[in-house]
Amino acid sequence: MSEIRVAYLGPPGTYSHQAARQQFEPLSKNFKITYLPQPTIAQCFQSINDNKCDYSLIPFENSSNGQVVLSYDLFKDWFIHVSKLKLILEQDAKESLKCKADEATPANAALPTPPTSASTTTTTTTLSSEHQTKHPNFNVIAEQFVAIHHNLITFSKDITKIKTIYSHPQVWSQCNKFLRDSNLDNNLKISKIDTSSTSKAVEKLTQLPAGSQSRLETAAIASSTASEIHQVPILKHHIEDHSGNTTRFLVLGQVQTQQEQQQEQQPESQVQLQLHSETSNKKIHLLTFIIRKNDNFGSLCDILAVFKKHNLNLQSITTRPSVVSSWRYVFFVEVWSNDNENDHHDDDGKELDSVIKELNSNELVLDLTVIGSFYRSKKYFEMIGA
Ligand SMILES: O=C(O)C(=O)Cc1ccccc1
Repeated sequence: MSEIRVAYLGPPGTYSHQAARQQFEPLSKNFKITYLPQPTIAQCFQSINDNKCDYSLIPFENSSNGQVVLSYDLFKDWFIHVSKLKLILEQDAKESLKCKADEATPANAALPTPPTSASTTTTTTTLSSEHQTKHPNFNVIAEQFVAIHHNLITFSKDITKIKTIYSHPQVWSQCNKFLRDSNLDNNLKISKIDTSSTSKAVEKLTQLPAGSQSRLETAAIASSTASEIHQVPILKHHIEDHSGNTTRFLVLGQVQTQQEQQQEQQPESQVQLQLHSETSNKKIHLLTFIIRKNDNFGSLCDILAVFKKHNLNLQSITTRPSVVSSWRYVFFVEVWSNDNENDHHDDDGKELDSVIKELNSNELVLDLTVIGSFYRSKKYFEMIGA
């Protein structure tokens, strides 16, 4: 039986673990699934890039409190090539200054040759090797939605004694109402301490000396599985603000080699994944880019118009600081094809190719990259009531 190695944010009992099991348990009849807990989300990215696993699960967004910004920033770190972009933008700025100076020069003066778009292209092609960039060895191959039910977990039987709470940073604002109603939101009296994962938060409780005062004054917010694994009781069940609280995870898989692509060979497990997982025939594309001519009026509008022209409908748009220069943003967009006639057809890749070609040739964007193209989970349609 061949093995599938799946990395997730550990230790066992996290919501990421739940996501990994939801995605891969259906394959356990045909494959030996080995789950590999990672200490951080950053390590989940690193391990797939280093070929230490075949798939890796990443929390991406939550229905109540939005983006998991750490995951977005890690995508940005892996897919945006800061030093290359800095160089191109510096060159763009110089050329724009030169253009302005040329415009100010009297008509009868000897004019220098105006810059052409070809000269900008030369900039990109003459980057020194330190600025040449390599794409990561992974992309997004699926999405998985997980119902998130939080619990207050503690050895204490008296909620009024709690002085310290551990949890993952994503959790606090999903339990605002409970924390407020239980007088656990007073930051002067209660220390809220971030941990790398919710299961880690419960593990912390077990490390406090048995029978100590500190054990009885400390709690964690995590899943019922984490409570079972670490054998710490639940004092309050289902403390999330919204009953439909759901986190969307992305599944990273290894990029196919060109040879595999040409021969239309997919790793066996990936084929199985598509057969067994609960996907619809609607394909989602997750892309990232920065706007090249930030100061041009309507440049974002021009970019979005290209998606519209090629029948790709915008599902979401998010920005993160680019680090390329201050107040310049990295955009993440998710688009889906209007064409959904056939089951799991791959023709819609053509629309995306046209968009990429047009956006690059019009010099509207820099570092336009497809982070992944994958089929929408059927759960999505159940949730929106479609
Ligand atoms: O800490 C966990 O359990 C995770 O998997 C990260 C997370 C935290 C809160 C909601 C969803 C995912």
